[in-house]
Amino acid sequence: MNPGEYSEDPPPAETGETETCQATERQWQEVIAQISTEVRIKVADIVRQRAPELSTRFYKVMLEDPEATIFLNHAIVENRLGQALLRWLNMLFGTSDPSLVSASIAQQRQVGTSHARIKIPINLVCRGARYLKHWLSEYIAADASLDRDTLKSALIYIHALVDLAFETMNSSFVSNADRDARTDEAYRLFSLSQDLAIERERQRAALVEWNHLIMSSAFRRPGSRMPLIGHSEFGLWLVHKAQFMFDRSPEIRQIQSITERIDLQIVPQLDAHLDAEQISALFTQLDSDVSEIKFLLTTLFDRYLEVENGRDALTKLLNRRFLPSALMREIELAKKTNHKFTVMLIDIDHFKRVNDSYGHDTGDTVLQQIAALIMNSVRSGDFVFRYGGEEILVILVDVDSMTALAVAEKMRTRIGQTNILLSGGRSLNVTISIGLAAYDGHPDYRRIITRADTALYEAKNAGRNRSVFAD
Ligand SMILES: Nc1nc2c(ncn2[C@@H]2O[C@H](COP(=O)(O)OP(=O)(O)OP(=O)(O)O)[C@@H](O)[C@H]2O)c(=O)[nH]1
Repeated sequence: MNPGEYSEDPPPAETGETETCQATERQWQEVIAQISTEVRIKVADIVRQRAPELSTRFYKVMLEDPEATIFLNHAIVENRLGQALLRWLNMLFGTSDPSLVSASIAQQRQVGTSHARIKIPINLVCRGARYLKHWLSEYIAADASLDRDTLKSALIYIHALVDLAFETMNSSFVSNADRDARTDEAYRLFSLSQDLAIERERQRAALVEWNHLIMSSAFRRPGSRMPLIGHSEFGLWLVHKAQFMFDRSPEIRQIQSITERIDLQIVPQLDAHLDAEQISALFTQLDSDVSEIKFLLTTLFDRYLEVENGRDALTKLLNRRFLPSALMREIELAKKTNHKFTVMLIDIDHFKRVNDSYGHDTGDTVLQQIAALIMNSVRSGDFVFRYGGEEILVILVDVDSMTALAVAEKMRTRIGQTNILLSGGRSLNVTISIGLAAYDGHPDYRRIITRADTALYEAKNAGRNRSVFAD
């Protein structure tokens, strides 16, 4: 979007990036080779003459674009970006010497790095490219001295060059954004690896402390102000740490909106000189808001404490959250080593009846025992996930289809024959249905789950208590 901004060296290329650069350079050279020197010079002349006008036009439109104004203002455009775009245009079209192509590519990579650092959305960058191509085409077409064939090859040339420049920019943008995302994730995991149980208690205490402070401030000296929750230790933790640690958690968003309501609505009213009845009503509201925050905090921390040890609290099976990573890794291994794996999706038959007849607690006991039986039926190298309510997903690693089916059948028979022990000396028998799918070379991990799910559906439809292998 500000293609001339290229002040810093990009980070060193990662594996694969060097090959991409070489391929780009080859294509870039081809584009230059396909056009006559005469047309190339003509285009460079037109661009040089019209570049100031183009730069003004570009940033005028961008400054009116609500998505772009987050990143731009008139001062930045006047002081830096306008000139930077001029330099970028002249370098892109002015380099008639093929030996300068690699420098031009390096320039695009640096621009992409800046875009990633500023976090400019890629759609905005593409919009910028579209405007540039459009106006450049207009300028070329407006030149009456060009005959039809020259015009055609000049237009093809500018489109190809702008596309190559933005392709290079965006490829660097993506690898930088990936790198940033990995660093963010590593930091997030690091934050989460701190003792969450202690953090939970500390934040609950900080919240209570602010609550006491605001209560006591009700009897304050006239003129002093009520403490804002946003300035409290809890408020600072919420904005600076929690939003990052618990990225995208709905509880964090809810807590944030409650704290905003407190600071923007309740505290200013408390600051006004109200009568005792009004103050009491506000404190009742505050009490309920603080209780809600405490509840949300507990829910949030409990969920993450569960995730932290990677196990589902009821069944002690692996948390479903880790399923994509495990499957993607198995797909990588299968591609490299040719060792196949199979996904088994297991569902307890008529489990609703168990809940309805014996109660939910007994249902939980049954689920726990089935989970333990499944764990004991597979090898320690296999993965067993709690997939959904009463659905369990197993990844059998390094097996052929025949062996996988034999494992499934043995497991199914064993579970069907086991007396599940309930409280009061009672016992119960349940059966399971299994859908299996062997890795078929498809790179998307979701596909193998869908195939296993379809096979499970068939097993259920065919009468339950059976295993069905997907085609
Ligand atoms: N006790 C208990 N029940 C659960 C849990 N998770 C899901 N369930 C119950 O599992 C039952 C699943 O019911 P359905 O999807 O209708 O399936 P089903 O009764 O097992 O029937 P089929 O799968 O068609 O054989 C529902 O009653 C859920 O409430 C859990 O953690 N504990």
